[in-house]
Amino acid sequence: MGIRPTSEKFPLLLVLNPNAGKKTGQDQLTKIIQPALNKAGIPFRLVETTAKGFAQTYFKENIQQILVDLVQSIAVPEQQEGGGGGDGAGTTATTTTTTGPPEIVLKIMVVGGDGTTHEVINGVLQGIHGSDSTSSFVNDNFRPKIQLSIIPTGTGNAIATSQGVTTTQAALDRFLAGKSVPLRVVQVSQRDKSHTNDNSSNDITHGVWKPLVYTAVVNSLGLHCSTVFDAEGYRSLGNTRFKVSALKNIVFLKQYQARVDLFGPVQKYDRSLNQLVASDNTTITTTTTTSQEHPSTTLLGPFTYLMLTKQSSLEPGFVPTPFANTSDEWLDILAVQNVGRGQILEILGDATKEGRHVQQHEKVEYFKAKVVEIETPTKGRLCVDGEFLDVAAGSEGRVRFEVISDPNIQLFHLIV
Ligand SMILES: Nc1ncnc2c1ncn2[C@@H]1O[C@H](COP(=O)(O)OP(=O)(O)OP(=O)(O)O)[C@@H](O)[C@H]1O
Repeated sequence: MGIRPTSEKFPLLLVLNPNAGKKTGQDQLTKIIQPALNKAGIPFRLVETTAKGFAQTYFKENIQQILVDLVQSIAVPEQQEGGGGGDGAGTTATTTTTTGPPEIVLKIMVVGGDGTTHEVINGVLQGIHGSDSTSSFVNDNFRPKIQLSIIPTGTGNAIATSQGVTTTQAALDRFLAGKSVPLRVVQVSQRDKSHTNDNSSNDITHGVWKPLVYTAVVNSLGLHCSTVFDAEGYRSLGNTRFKVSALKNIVFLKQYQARVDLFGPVQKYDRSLNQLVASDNTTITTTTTTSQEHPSTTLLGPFTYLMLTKQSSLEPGFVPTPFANTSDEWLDILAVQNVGRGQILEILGDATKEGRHVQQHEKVEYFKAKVVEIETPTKGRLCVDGEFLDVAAGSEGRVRFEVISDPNIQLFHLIV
């Protein structure tokens, strides 16, 4: 007796952060989302967050059981007719494949912003992989797809905005149309001192890379990171806290010492050609690298602004990395080294004008790489999707950013 997929049974998981952005999520749910889902005959299970960390813990603790329930809901004996498969709009669905087992698709709708989405992604991966990455719950025999639909009720809504979705209705329309693309995440790791690849050496440079967190939006150092960090202190100002914090950080502008190594193939934006070209692999060798591999390109700073992104837009109108693509295997790097207030204001202003900052400012460097490592000569702070990573000085604090191609981690798809 084979397994034949049905569908339309397992509910959509609807994750609501009522406190995201201007706190309109509950209202949007009641007035727009719920009526639309009801009309389309789509059952959903509401997961309402009550505090920061709720969504991450929920998925960490429950994702395995959710996937087991999902599989059971679609597994019916082959001879039972009716309730055919299909990957149309709506509930968690499956597609029938003639050559293998059905594709398992878990649909999650996030009513919130990037922070809530980040929590869902990290919770799912923690729940699937546990602390021991060798015993993953997913493997060649069971590789579900996690399809995310984002209703942008957060502040920046970078993931949705980068897909051109800025309203609840637009997000719902796309959800009902059901088209999705891979959503690639970036693994952020540090060396694990307790494990080395090479028994003959306990040098920090030989420790294995241990994943700390996965990001889907932006990793940064410098002005962007300190703006996000300081904005927490202005939370009482609501959404204007980011503007206030950015202005403060520009008035008291700092330069941030760091070494940034790009590994493997690298593309660089060529201003004269107005396009990205394969880099000539210039390695700057004026300092000693602490990595085992040799970087293709090294930037020595100091940096005013440095970001590594998977999304082109960080908020409506602000497009710092216009070539970024959520589905490709590249990390987009925007680097501005050692500029003053006037120049950074001009550059950030032009980032709202269809990529003019990249085309016109000599001090703006733009790369695409698959692996990037950053180390700071003194203690430093990195921003990883709105969370913060305080790193130790030098090689001990070196952080690696890598776009994931491992199919056990690359489970996420984004409704577009
Ligand atoms: N019920 C809740 N109460 C308070 N904070 C919450 C709650 N649920 C989630 N959070 C936290 O709120 C933070 C902000 O959420 P989210 O990112 O979705 O909105 P945002 O910051 O307004 O939008 P964006 O990240 O797109 O700018 C997240 O870090 C999340 O962990």
